[in-house]
Amino acid sequence: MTSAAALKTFTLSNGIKIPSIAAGFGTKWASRHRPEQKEDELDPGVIQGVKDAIAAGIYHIDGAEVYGTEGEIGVAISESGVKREDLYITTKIMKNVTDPIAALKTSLTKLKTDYVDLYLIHAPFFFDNLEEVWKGLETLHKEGKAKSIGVSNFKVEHLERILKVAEIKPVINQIEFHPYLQNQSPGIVEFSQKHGVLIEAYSPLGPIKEKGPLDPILEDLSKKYSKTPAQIIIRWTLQRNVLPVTASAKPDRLKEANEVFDFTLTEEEVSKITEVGNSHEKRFFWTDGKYF
Ligand SMILES: NC(=O)c1ccc[n+]([C@@H]2O[C@H](COP(=O)([O-])OP(=O)(O)OC[C@H]3O[C@@H](n4cnc5c(N)ncnc54)[C@H](O)[C@@H]3O)[C@@H](O)[C@H]2O)c1
Ligand SMILES: OCCc1c[nH]c2ccccc12
Repeated sequence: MTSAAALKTFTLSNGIKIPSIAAGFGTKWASRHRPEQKEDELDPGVIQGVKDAIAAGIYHIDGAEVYGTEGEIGVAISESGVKREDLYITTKIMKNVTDPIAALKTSLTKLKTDYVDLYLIHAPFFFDNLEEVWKGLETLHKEGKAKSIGVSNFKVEHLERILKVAEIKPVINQIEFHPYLQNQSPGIVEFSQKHGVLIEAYSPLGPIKEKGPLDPILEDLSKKYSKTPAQIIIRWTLQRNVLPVTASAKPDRLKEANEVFDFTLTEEEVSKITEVGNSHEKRFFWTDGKYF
Protein backbone atom coordinates (compact mmCIF):
# COMPACT_ATOMS: atom_id res chain seq x y z
CA MET A 1 0.00 0.00 0.00
CA THR A 2 1.26 3.52 -0.79
CA SER A 3 2.05 5.71 2.21
CA ALA A 4 -0.49 8.19 3.54
CA ALA A 5 1.81 11.08 2.64
CA ALA A 6 2.15 9.92 -0.98
CA LEU A 7 -1.16 11.59 -1.79
CA LYS A 8 0.15 15.09 -0.97
CA THR A 9 0.36 15.74 -4.70
CA PHE A 10 -1.25 14.30 -7.80
CA THR A 11 0.62 14.21 -11.10
CA LEU A 12 -1.32 15.69 -14.00
CA SER A 13 -1.27 14.08 -17.46
CA ASN A 14 1.24 16.75 -18.56
CA GLY A 15 3.67 15.60 -15.84
CA ILE A 16 3.16 18.63 -13.57
CA LYS A 17 2.60 17.95 -9.87
CA ILE A 18 -0.43 19.62 -8.24
CA PRO A 19 -0.93 20.01 -4.46
CA SER A 20 -3.77 17.63 -3.63
CA ILE A 21 -5.80 19.89 -1.31
CA ALA A 22 -7.14 23.20 -2.58
CA ALA A 23 -8.79 26.06 -0.70
CA GLY A 24 -11.62 27.67 -2.64
CA PHE A 25 -12.49 31.37 -2.74
CA GLY A 26 -15.77 31.20 -4.61
CA THR A 27 -19.29 30.54 -3.37
CA LYS A 28 -19.60 32.08 0.11
CA TRP A 29 -16.38 34.01 -0.40
CA ALA A 30 -17.71 35.75 -3.48
CA SER A 31 -18.74 38.74 -1.41
CA ARG A 32 -17.73 41.06 -4.21
CA HIS A 33 -21.01 40.13 -5.83
CA ARG A 34 -22.79 42.03 -3.10
CA PRO A 35 -24.31 44.95 -4.96
CA GLU A 36 -23.05 47.44 -2.37
CA GLN A 37 -19.41 46.50 -2.92
CA LYS A 38 -17.57 48.50 -5.59
CA GLU A 39 -15.52 46.69 -8.23
CA ASP A 40 -12.20 48.13 -7.01
CA GLU A 41 -12.85 47.59 -3.30
CA LEU A 42 -11.06 44.61 -1.81
CA ASP A 43 -12.63 42.58 0.99
CA PRO A 44 -10.16 42.28 3.91
CA GLY A 45 -11.94 39.10 5.06
CA VAL A 46 -11.15 37.35 1.79
CA ILE A 47 -7.52 38.55 1.87
CA GLN A 48 -7.22 37.14 5.41
CA GLY A 49 -8.91 33.90 4.33
CA VAL A 50 -6.34 33.31 1.58
CA LYS A 51 -3.52 34.12 4.01
CA ASP A 52 -5.03 31.69 6.55
CA ALA A 53 -5.15 28.94 3.92
CA ILE A 54 -1.50 29.50 3.02
CA ALA A 55 -0.52 29.63 6.70
CA ALA A 56 -2.36 26.31 7.14
CA GLY A 57 -0.06 24.88 4.46
CA ILE A 58 -2.67 24.86 1.69
CA TYR A 59 -0.70 26.36 -1.19
CA HIS A 60 -3.31 25.53 -3.83
CA ILE A 61 -5.83 28.38 -4.17
CA ASP A 62 -8.97 28.14 -6.30
CA GLY A 63 -10.49 31.31 -7.73
CA ALA A 64 -12.46 32.41 -10.79
CA GLU A 65 -13.16 35.49 -12.86
CA VAL A 66 -16.80 35.53 -11.71
CA TYR A 67 -16.13 35.08 -7.98
CA GLY A 68 -14.77 38.60 -7.80
CA THR A 69 -12.05 37.40 -5.40
CA GLU A 70 -9.02 37.53 -7.73
CA GLY A 71 -7.97 40.95 -6.40
CA GLU A 72 -7.95 39.64 -2.83
CA ILE A 73 -6.07 36.50 -3.85
CA GLY A 74 -3.48 38.72 -5.60
CA VAL A 75 -2.86 40.83 -2.49
CA ALA A 76 -2.78 37.79 -0.19
CA ILE A 77 -0.32 35.78 -2.27
CA SER A 78 1.98 38.76 -2.77
CA GLU A 79 2.00 39.40 1.00
CA SER A 80 2.08 35.72 2.05
CA GLY A 81 5.84 35.40 2.29
CA VAL A 82 5.64 32.24 0.17
CA LYS A 83 7.42 32.31 -3.19
CA ARG A 84 5.12 32.46 -6.19
CA GLU A 85 6.61 29.27 -7.65
CA ASP A 86 5.69 27.37 -4.47
CA LEU A 87 2.03 28.38 -4.75
CA TYR A 88 -0.50 26.82 -7.11
CA ILE A 89 -3.09 29.30 -8.38
CA THR A 90 -6.20 28.39 -10.36
CA THR A 91 -8.64 30.75 -12.02
CA LYS A 92 -11.50 30.17 -14.42
CA ILE A 93 -13.07 31.86 -17.43
CA MET A 94 -16.82 32.18 -17.86
CA LYS A 95 -17.89 35.76 -18.61
CA ASN A 96 -15.33 36.99 -21.13
CA VAL A 97 -15.27 33.90 -23.32
CA THR A 98 -15.28 35.88 -26.56
CA ASP A 99 -11.67 36.83 -25.80
CA PRO A 100 -9.81 34.39 -23.51
CA ILE A 101 -6.52 36.21 -24.09
CA ALA A 102 -7.96 39.48 -22.73
CA ALA A 103 -9.85 37.63 -19.96
CA LEU A 104 -6.69 36.03 -18.57
CA LYS A 105 -4.78 39.30 -18.92
CA THR A 106 -7.36 40.96 -16.64
CA SER A 107 -7.26 38.03 -14.21
CA LEU A 108 -3.43 38.07 -14.08
CA THR A 109 -3.41 41.81 -13.31
CA LYS A 110 -5.80 41.23 -10.40
CA LEU A 111 -3.85 38.18 -9.23
CA LYS A 112 -0.59 40.19 -9.41
CA THR A 113 1.20 37.41 -11.24
CA ASP A 114 2.52 36.63 -14.74
CA TYR A 115 0.93 33.19 -14.97
CA VAL A 116 -1.66 30.93 -13.44
CA ASP A 117 -0.88 27.33 -12.69
CA LEU A 118 -4.29 26.24 -13.93
CA TYR A 119 -6.83 27.97 -16.18
CA LEU A 120 -10.26 26.34 -16.44
CA ILE A 121 -13.32 26.88 -18.58
CA HIS A 122 -15.71 27.43 -15.65
CA ALA A 123 -18.82 25.87 -17.19
CA PRO A 124 -20.07 24.84 -20.61
CA PHE A 125 -23.65 26.06 -20.09
CA PHE A 126 -23.61 29.66 -21.16
CA PHE A 127 -21.97 29.70 -24.60
CA ASP A 128 -21.67 27.32 -27.49
CA ASN A 129 -18.20 27.98 -28.93
CA LEU A 130 -16.44 25.59 -26.56
CA GLU A 131 -13.89 24.57 -29.20
CA GLU A 132 -12.90 28.18 -29.92
CA VAL A 133 -12.52 28.97 -26.22
CA TRP A 134 -10.38 25.85 -25.80
CA LYS A 135 -8.11 27.03 -28.66
CA GLY A 136 -7.72 30.31 -26.76
CA LEU A 137 -6.65 28.41 -23.64
CA GLU A 138 -4.15 26.41 -25.74
CA THR A 139 -2.62 29.69 -26.98
CA LEU A 140 -2.34 30.92 -23.39
CA HIS A 141 -0.65 27.67 -22.41
CA LYS A 142 1.85 27.97 -25.28
CA GLU A 143 2.61 31.54 -24.20
CA GLY A 144 3.39 30.27 -20.67
CA LYS A 145 0.55 32.25 -19.09
CA ALA A 146 -1.36 29.11 -18.06
CA LYS A 147 0.92 26.25 -17.00
CA SER A 148 -1.98 23.79 -17.29
CA ILE A 149 -5.44 24.08 -18.79
CA GLY A 150 -8.66 22.29 -18.04
CA VAL A 151 -12.42 22.46 -17.65
CA SER A 152 -15.15 22.51 -15.01
CA ASN A 153 -18.72 21.23 -14.90
CA PHE A 154 -18.15 19.37 -18.17
CA LYS A 155 -20.31 16.41 -19.14
CA VAL A 156 -19.03 13.56 -21.34
CA GLU A 157 -20.47 15.24 -24.47
CA HIS A 158 -18.55 18.46 -23.73
CA LEU A 159 -15.27 16.66 -23.06
CA GLU A 160 -15.71 14.69 -26.29
CA ARG A 161 -16.01 17.94 -28.24
CA ILE A 162 -12.79 19.28 -26.70
CA LEU A 163 -10.87 16.03 -27.15
CA LYS A 164 -11.76 16.04 -30.87
CA VAL A 165 -10.03 19.36 -31.49
CA ALA A 166 -7.45 19.42 -28.70
CA GLU A 167 -3.79 19.79 -29.47
CA ILE A 168 -3.34 20.03 -25.70
CA LYS A 169 -5.66 17.81 -23.65
CA PRO A 170 -7.49 19.15 -20.58
CA VAL A 171 -5.74 17.96 -17.41
CA ILE A 172 -8.62 18.57 -15.00
CA ASN A 173 -12.42 18.54 -14.84
CA GLN A 174 -13.62 20.34 -11.69
CA ILE A 175 -17.10 19.11 -10.79
CA GLU A 176 -19.32 18.66 -7.77
CA PHE A 177 -18.17 15.40 -6.22
CA HIS A 178 -18.73 13.87 -2.78
CA PRO A 179 -20.08 10.56 -1.49
CA TYR A 180 -23.67 11.67 -2.19
CA LEU A 181 -22.90 12.77 -5.76
CA GLN A 182 -20.29 10.56 -7.36
CA ASN A 183 -21.30 11.39 -10.93
CA GLN A 184 -22.36 14.99 -11.41
CA SER A 185 -23.48 13.88 -14.88
CA PRO A 186 -23.76 10.31 -16.22
CA GLY A 187 -20.41 8.52 -16.50
CA ILE A 188 -18.34 11.69 -16.13
CA VAL A 189 -15.84 10.43 -13.54
CA GLU A 190 -15.00 7.21 -15.38
CA PHE A 191 -14.78 8.99 -18.76
CA SER A 192 -12.54 11.76 -17.39
CA GLN A 193 -10.23 9.33 -15.61
CA LYS A 194 -10.04 7.08 -18.70
CA HIS A 195 -8.78 10.10 -20.66
CA GLY A 196 -6.25 11.12 -18.01
CA VAL A 197 -8.37 14.06 -16.84
CA LEU A 198 -8.03 14.43 -13.05
CA ILE A 199 -11.30 15.04 -11.23
CA GLU A 200 -11.30 17.99 -8.84
CA ALA A 201 -14.13 17.88 -6.32
CA TYR A 202 -15.97 21.02 -5.38
CA SER A 203 -18.31 20.82 -2.40
CA PRO A 204 -16.38 17.75 -1.20
CA LEU A 205 -17.85 18.10 2.31
CA GLY A 206 -21.46 17.68 1.14
CA PRO A 207 -22.22 14.81 3.55
CA ILE A 208 -21.40 16.81 6.66
CA LYS A 209 -23.71 19.65 5.69
CA GLU A 210 -26.87 17.68 6.46
CA LYS A 211 -27.92 14.39 8.00
CA GLY A 212 -27.67 11.23 5.89
CA PRO A 213 -26.95 7.50 5.90
CA LEU A 214 -23.19 8.00 6.14
CA ASP A 215 -23.40 9.68 9.55
CA PRO A 216 -22.85 6.55 11.71
CA ILE A 217 -20.05 5.31 9.44
CA LEU A 218 -18.26 8.65 9.57
CA GLU A 219 -18.68 8.70 13.33
CA ASP A 220 -17.14 5.21 13.71
CA LEU A 221 -14.22 6.07 11.45
CA SER A 222 -13.69 9.36 13.29
CA LYS A 223 -13.26 7.41 16.53
CA LYS A 224 -11.05 4.75 14.95
CA TYR A 225 -8.60 7.25 13.40
CA SER A 226 -9.04 10.18 15.85
CA LYS A 227 -10.01 12.38 12.91
CA THR A 228 -13.09 14.53 12.27
CA PRO A 229 -15.83 13.47 9.82
CA ALA A 230 -14.58 16.23 7.48
CA GLN A 231 -11.10 14.69 7.51
CA ILE A 232 -12.53 11.22 6.83
CA ILE A 233 -14.39 12.56 3.78
CA ILE A 234 -11.35 14.44 2.50
CA ARG A 235 -9.23 11.31 2.91
CA TRP A 236 -11.88 9.23 1.06
CA THR A 237 -11.81 11.81 -1.76
CA LEU A 238 -8.02 11.57 -2.08
CA GLN A 239 -8.09 7.77 -1.99
CA ARG A 240 -10.62 7.91 -4.87
CA ASN A 241 -7.87 9.79 -6.78
CA VAL A 242 -9.96 12.95 -6.68
CA LEU A 243 -8.62 16.36 -5.58
CA PRO A 244 -10.82 18.15 -3.01
CA VAL A 245 -11.40 21.92 -3.23
CA THR A 246 -12.68 22.81 0.21
CA ALA A 247 -13.49 26.11 1.88
CA SER A 248 -13.75 27.62 5.32
CA ALA A 249 -13.58 31.04 6.90
CA LYS A 250 -12.16 29.35 10.01
CA PRO A 251 -8.37 28.89 10.06
CA ASP A 252 -8.70 25.79 12.27
CA ARG A 253 -10.87 24.08 9.69
CA LEU A 254 -8.39 24.85 6.93
CA LYS A 255 -5.64 23.34 9.08
CA GLU A 256 -7.86 20.33 9.71
CA ALA A 257 -8.46 19.85 5.98
CA ASN A 258 -4.71 19.65 5.42
CA GLU A 259 -4.06 17.17 8.26
CA VAL A 260 -5.05 14.06 6.35
CA PHE A 261 -1.66 12.67 5.38
CA ASP A 262 -0.97 10.62 8.51
CA PHE A 263 -3.65 7.96 8.13
CA THR A 264 -5.06 5.71 5.43
CA LEU A 265 -8.57 4.30 5.15
CA THR A 266 -8.63 0.61 4.32
CA GLU A 267 -9.92 -0.40 0.89
CA GLU A 268 -13.04 -1.81 2.59
CA GLU A 269 -13.68 1.52 4.34
CA VAL A 270 -13.31 3.45 1.07
CA SER A 271 -15.71 1.02 -0.63
CA LYS A 272 -18.22 1.25 2.21
CA ILE A 273 -18.34 5.08 1.99
CA THR A 274 -18.65 4.80 -1.80
CA GLU A 275 -21.46 2.26 -1.57
CA VAL A 276 -23.49 3.90 1.21
CA GLY A 277 -22.93 7.33 -0.36
CA ASN A 278 -24.30 6.03 -3.66
CA SER A 279 -27.54 5.00 -1.93
CA HIS A 280 -28.46 8.64 -1.22
CA GLU A 281 -28.18 11.28 -3.94
CA LYS A 282 -27.83 14.90 -2.94
CA ARG A 283 -26.73 17.78 -5.19
CA PHE A 284 -25.65 21.08 -3.64
CA PHE A 285 -24.82 22.97 -6.80
CA TRP A 286 -25.88 23.66 -10.31
CA THR A 287 -26.48 21.46 -13.27
CA ASP A 288 -27.01 22.71 -16.81
CA GLY A 289 -26.39 26.21 -15.52
CA LYS A 290 -29.32 26.15 -13.13
CA TYR A 291 -28.85 26.64 -9.40
CA PHE A 292 -30.97 24.68 -6.98
N1 LIG B 1 -16.48 25.10 -10.55
C1 LIG B 1 -17.64 25.36 -9.97
O1 LIG B 1 -18.70 25.54 -10.61
C2 LIG B 1 -17.68 25.44 -8.46
C3 LIG B 1 -18.90 25.33 -7.77
C4 LIG B 1 -18.88 25.38 -6.38
C5 LIG B 1 -17.68 25.57 -5.70
N2 LIG B 1 -16.50 25.70 -6.41
C6 LIG B 1 -15.20 25.89 -5.71
O2 LIG B 1 -15.07 24.98 -4.65
C7 LIG B 1 -14.86 25.69 -3.42
C8 LIG B 1 -15.41 24.92 -2.27
O3 LIG B 1 -16.80 24.68 -2.42
P1 LIG B 1 -17.71 24.47 -1.13
O4 LIG B 1 -17.65 25.73 -0.32
O5 LIG B 1 -19.03 23.98 -1.55
O6 LIG B 1 -16.86 23.32 -0.40
P2 LIG B 1 -17.03 22.48 0.93
O7 LIG B 1 -17.78 21.23 0.64
O8 LIG B 1 -15.66 22.36 1.51
O9 LIG B 1 -17.95 23.34 1.87
C9 LIG B 1 -17.46 24.40 2.63
C10 LIG B 1 -18.37 24.64 3.82
O10 LIG B 1 -18.38 23.47 4.64
C11 LIG B 1 -18.32 23.83 6.00
N3 LIG B 1 -17.06 23.29 6.55
C12 LIG B 1 -15.80 23.45 6.09
N4 LIG B 1 -14.91 22.78 6.83
C13 LIG B 1 -15.63 22.15 7.80
C14 LIG B 1 -15.29 21.29 8.87
N5 LIG B 1 -14.03 20.96 9.13
N6 LIG B 1 -16.28 20.83 9.65
C15 LIG B 1 -17.55 21.16 9.40
N7 LIG B 1 -17.95 21.97 8.40
C16 LIG B 1 -17.00 22.47 7.61
C17 LIG B 1 -18.37 25.35 6.06
O11 LIG B 1 -19.70 25.75 6.20
C18 LIG B 1 -17.87 25.77 4.70
O12 LIG B 1 -18.37 26.99 4.25
C19 LIG B 1 -15.49 27.07 -3.68
O13 LIG B 1 -14.98 28.08 -2.82
C20 LIG B 1 -15.07 27.31 -5.12
O14 LIG B 1 -13.72 27.72 -5.16
C21 LIG B 1 -16.50 25.61 -7.76
O1 LIG C 1 -18.10 28.10 -9.16
C1 LIG C 1 -19.11 28.23 -8.22
C2 LIG C 1 -20.41 28.62 -8.81
C3 LIG C 1 -20.46 30.03 -9.26
C4 LIG C 1 -20.60 30.42 -10.53
N1 LIG C 1 -20.65 31.78 -10.58
C5 LIG C 1 -20.53 32.28 -9.35
C6 LIG C 1 -20.51 33.59 -8.90
C7 LIG C 1 -20.36 33.79 -7.55
C8 LIG C 1 -20.23 32.72 -6.69
C9 LIG C 1 -20.25 31.42 -7.13
C10 LIG C 1 -20.40 31.20 -8.47
